[in-house]
Amino acid sequence: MLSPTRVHRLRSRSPLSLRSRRSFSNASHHLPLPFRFTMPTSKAQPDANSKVLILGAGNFGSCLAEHLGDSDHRVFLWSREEPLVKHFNLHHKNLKYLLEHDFSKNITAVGPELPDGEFVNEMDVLLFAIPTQFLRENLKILNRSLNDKAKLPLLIFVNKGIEIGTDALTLEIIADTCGADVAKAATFISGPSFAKEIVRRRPTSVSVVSYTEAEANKTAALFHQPHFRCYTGSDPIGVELAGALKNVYAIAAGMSDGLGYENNTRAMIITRGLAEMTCIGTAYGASPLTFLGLAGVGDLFLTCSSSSSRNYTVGYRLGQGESLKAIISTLGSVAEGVTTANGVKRIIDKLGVKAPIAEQVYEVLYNGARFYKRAQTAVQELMDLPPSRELELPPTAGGPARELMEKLGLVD
Ligand SMILES: NC(=O)C1=CN([C@@H]2O[C@H](COP(=O)(O)OP(=O)(O)OC[C@H]3O[C@@H](n4cnc5c(N)ncnc54)[C@H](O)[C@@H]3O)[C@@H](O)[C@H]2O)C=CC1
Ligand SMILES: O=C(CO)COP(=O)(O)O
Repeated sequence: MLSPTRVHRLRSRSPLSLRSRRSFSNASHHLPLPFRFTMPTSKAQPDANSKVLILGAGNFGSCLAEHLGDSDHRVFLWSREEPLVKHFNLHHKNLKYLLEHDFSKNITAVGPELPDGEFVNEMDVLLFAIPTQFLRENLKILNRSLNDKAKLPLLIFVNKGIEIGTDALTLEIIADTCGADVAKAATFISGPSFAKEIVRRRPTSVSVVSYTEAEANKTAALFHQPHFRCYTGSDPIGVELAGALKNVYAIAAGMSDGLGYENNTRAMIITRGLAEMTCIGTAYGASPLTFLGLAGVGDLFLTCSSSSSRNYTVGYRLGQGESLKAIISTLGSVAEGVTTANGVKRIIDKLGVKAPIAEQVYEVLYNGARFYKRAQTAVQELMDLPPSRELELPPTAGGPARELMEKLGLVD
């Protein structure tokens, strides 16, 4: 058992070889990647004293800054809020998030302006912990600093959502703003990982994925600690969909608990939610196996069963009869499932996939003037559905994943 108070420092990890400049093995892919594609890699293997810029000083950005600062990396934490920057550098405390925590002296807060090109180019790692809806505007600006695509820093994204208006996953937002090579080199961390537990060094595991194997390996090596395990993979579309979708089902589970339903009902929502997520992912062109991993069932289980989840909390309070407006204005932090439910509804309709729980969450959030009544009706309508086969995956011809991979130049 790990002692939560023990400081684990990662001073001399054996550097990973850069043997693979190509994509992961075809075997693990739903949409096979032809091996002839050469994949872009970042400038170097981040070593024990890497320079890391973390964009977004909310709960998760601050938590990951602490995780890396704690293992002796030189961490810069960007916030767009000047008082937060000043307070952090004076007291090593975040004014708004993880209030109890004393942060590592290896972290310097920067902002409120986005760091300039000279600063960005000195970094070994850029980590984006900005909510999905605001990523595009920030990437557009930062892309001006990434002018030498042959010398990219290691790029890491941790947000879990679907962009409103475009229904884009983060991979597509990166491709649109920074180009296909940056998107192919990007890595994604997802999985059951509450910020407040990571800073207390509670044992945690996540999925780390990229289209470029060497990049996923670098990110895994950077984050790996005795209390933090990384499992690598090659299905960024599946992992991103899983991370976004589980937030919608967490709202459903919270709503059920808020209405006063008990354990059977929550277990039903988690299990049927997983079946829906897997169907949506498969029709989209992701691997169904991805939904059995940490970013899938792992994170779904976590957020559907804990009041530490903001998405669960939104659902719970809706079930108790509060209005969405009142909840959002007092939550104090982002609940990505609220905006993501919108994109999910459109994706389901486009794919022709049956996902009745996700549809009901959408109805309660966006067509439910009287939220308590609408939430009750949602449960009744789900229970009134005609009997159906339990597990049936839709066929896939690649779906939107193929279009996205075409955009990245990964398939013809
Ligand atoms: N908190 C957690 O335990 C985890 C969060 N995530 C994901 O990480 C992402 C960030 O979540 P949190 O840090 O928890 O959210 P948060 O609500 O705690 O913080 C959000 C941060 O984004 C910043 N922000 C807001 N608007 C912005 C804009 N227009 N431009 C730049 N920055 C802006 C805020 O100032 C704040 O620093 C979300 O997608 C979330 O789903 C993923 C895993 C765990
Ligand atoms: O994704 C999370 C943990 O893995 C955090 O969930 P919430 O955004 O619902 O708090």
